[in-house]
Amino acid sequence: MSQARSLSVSSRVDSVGESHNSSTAGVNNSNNREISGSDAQARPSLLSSDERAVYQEALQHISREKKEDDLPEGVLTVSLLKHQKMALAWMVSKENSSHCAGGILADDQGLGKTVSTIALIQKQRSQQSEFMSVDSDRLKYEALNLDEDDEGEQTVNDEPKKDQGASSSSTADGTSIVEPSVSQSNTVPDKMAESKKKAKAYSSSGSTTRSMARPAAGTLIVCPASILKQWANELADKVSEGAKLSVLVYHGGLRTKDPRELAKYDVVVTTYTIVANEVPKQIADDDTDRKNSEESSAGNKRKPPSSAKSKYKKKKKKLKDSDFDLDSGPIARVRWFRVVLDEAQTIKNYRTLVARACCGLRAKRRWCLSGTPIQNAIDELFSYFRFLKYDPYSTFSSFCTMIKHPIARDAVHGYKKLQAVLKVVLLRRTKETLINGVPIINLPPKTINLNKVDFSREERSFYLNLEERSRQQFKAFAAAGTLKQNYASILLMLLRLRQACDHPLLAKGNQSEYGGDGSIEMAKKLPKEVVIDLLAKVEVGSAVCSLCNDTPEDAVVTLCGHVFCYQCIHERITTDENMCPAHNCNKTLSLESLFSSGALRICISGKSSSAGASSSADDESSSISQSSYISSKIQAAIDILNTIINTDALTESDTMESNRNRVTPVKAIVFSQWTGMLDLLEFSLNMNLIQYRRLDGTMSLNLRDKAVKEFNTDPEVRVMIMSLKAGNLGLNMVAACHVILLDLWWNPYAEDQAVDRAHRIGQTRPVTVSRLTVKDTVEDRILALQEEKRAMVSSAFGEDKSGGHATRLTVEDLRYLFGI
Ligand SMILES: Nc1ncnc2c1ncn2[C@@H]1O[C@H](COP(=O)(O)OP(=O)(O)OP(=O)(O)O)[C@@H](O)[C@H]1O
Repeated sequence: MSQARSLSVSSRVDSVGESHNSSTAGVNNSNNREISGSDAQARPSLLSSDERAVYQEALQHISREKKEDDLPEGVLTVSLLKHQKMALAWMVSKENSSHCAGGILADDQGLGKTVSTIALIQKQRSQQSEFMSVDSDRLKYEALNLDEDDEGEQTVNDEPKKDQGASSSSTADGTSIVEPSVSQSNTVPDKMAESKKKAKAYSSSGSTTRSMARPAAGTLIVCPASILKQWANELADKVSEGAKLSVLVYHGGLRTKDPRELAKYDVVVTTYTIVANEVPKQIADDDTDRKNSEESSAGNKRKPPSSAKSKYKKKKKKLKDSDFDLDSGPIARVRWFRVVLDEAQTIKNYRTLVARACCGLRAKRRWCLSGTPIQNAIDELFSYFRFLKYDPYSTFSSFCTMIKHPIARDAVHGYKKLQAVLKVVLLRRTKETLINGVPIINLPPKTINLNKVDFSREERSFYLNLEERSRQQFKAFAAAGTLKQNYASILLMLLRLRQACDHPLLAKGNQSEYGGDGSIEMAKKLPKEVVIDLLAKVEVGSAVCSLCNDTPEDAVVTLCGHVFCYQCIHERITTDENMCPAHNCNKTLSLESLFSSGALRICISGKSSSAGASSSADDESSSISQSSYISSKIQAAIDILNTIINTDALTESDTMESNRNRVTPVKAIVFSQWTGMLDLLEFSLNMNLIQYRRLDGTMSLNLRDKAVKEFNTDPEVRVMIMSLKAGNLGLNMVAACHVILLDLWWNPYAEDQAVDRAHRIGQTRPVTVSRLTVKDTVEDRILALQEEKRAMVSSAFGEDKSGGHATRLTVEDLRYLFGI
């Protein structure tokens, strides 16, 4: 396909493989950028009348842009860096703004958004305390009218008089960090049912109807389960003894059921899954809204029938009046002073349950933290705007009319206006940003190398064979007009091609050594028809894992019939909640009730057989499809690792810094998106006597923590091999100064995030990144798609001059990916 191919970043295939990610809103601009107000000087003529307030605020923010703020000495254990002082001043001014109290802190990963947020909490501590003490003095509450975000009447008194589930041991003594342990027996569904019963009982006994019945609570931090601990640690480590915040880690099956308990803490840290489970989803206006806006953009001015409108109103009313507390957990039954979404790209798809649930949280101030708020499409901004209540863009129709459609009509002016809109609500600095000509942070440089690997003759022949068969299949679907119906099968074919670039064995679709086989005993107890039905589901190859949005690796099916990657669902069950994450399914899951096709086959026939998509062919290439075969990519990675390990740390001048580095061994992190590839790599690492640790989604958080600590501190351990899905967020791994990416992800920002585990504050050495790709394969085309995504994101932030337009992945894109 020609270079002139239009930008096509999609909600659909872009959704492939991108859901775990976020990072440097990609914009690894090689050119340094000076913060300047001029970008935001969108012409007033671009703005409609109800956007004047936004425009005025944008102008004001330009003048405040370089202001700094700080905390009194002794509050934090570290001094704020210059850009963090600027962030603090901006965040405080945003919280005091009448228009939209909060915003998006979108600094690059590793620039210290966590520390900036802790500084904000401390800076505004007296305001938060005042808010929290309002409950004890309701008259004062009414006079202050603090909770503007609370929409008023609720029919249910949510204060249980006697809560059997409340944690008796936890106290708010000002210093404690509490995490109730997980109990399999006390499941969330049980708790929800119980809380519903209670709420009904109170409601029928004629309890009060005022929103004031909700306790006022402090700051809620919502983050992925994998970084809960890191938040708790940072809150403990970065705050001085005399200024300690009381922190509750709200997680696990034994967590309190009493909202008043949450209201005792300065900070509550929890996960997105818990919010999704405990907060009734926001009123579903988006579909109607979206439909209208798309109709109107197409020139169809037809209004929705009034009956539809009134039905919607009725539904809204009904939800508001009676359902809210009946469906909700404690987290939804308090009024928060502030809600902070860390790794906020988790809600980038506004239609997801988690995005809606976050919007349903009651809060006075709202923040999104993300190094990569836009990854695939401009629509993602809408989800943040809705959460932030950033009017007039917080309804989809306004967002389309005022932002999306102008970009589609005229990319240059449309993006210019978007930059102005973002100026009010988003603060972003990259590691290359300059303040008064000085880099905001003194990090050693990062060099990214694209290492083109050559296949061996046998590998090339295996790949070409697979590619030809995929092309024929694609053409057959196209000829039959069934491309759309076979979308998931096409993604599976693409997956096999991508995997073949790593190792022929992966492309065979064999289950890796992990993968749900422990469930054989459980499967044997099921009726045969159920087993056959489950086997059909897991083998049909048409499913997409709803956790990572990619074709499942080591597919397993749950008893409720939903298919996931083993790693993704294992991680969810062991580190977060044990309810099935499939849409509208809340069945309780356990590790024993995840079935691989192998386990199910054994139950049916007594013996296992592989059902890989390409298992029938390539007998002649069987020698390269063994786990002992060292593929060209693995060999390339091992060569790099051997060079790193055998090379002295630094050859530069004999400064004190280099002396210090010389005694610290050089270490590397190796990422792959497939645990099967990590298994294969382990074989070669062992052969080469290279000491390593491993981190993937099938490991408990404690084991992961241990692996990271050992990698960071044990001089003998030189390599960390990591799953991109499990290891690209939040972790600090500055012991490594080399990063190897074994394969390409659809979304380049996942790669940036991975790299920034090493390239962050605390890194003292230059960081080298090796991206391994195989020549003349599907990977060339993935590289091209990645560039398109970067161009779109850069345009949105005004970080380069190219205009672009994001749409879903089209049939044309698929043709392109298959080289047709
Ligand atoms: N002012 C400071 N002084 C000392 N260390 C700091 C400071 N600010 C941040 N750090 C450290 O730098 C590292 C990166 O900070 P942090 O995790 O807050 O970055 P982040 O922007 O939230 O990154 P990510 O987006 O990857 O989560 C952490 O180890 C943190 O403790």
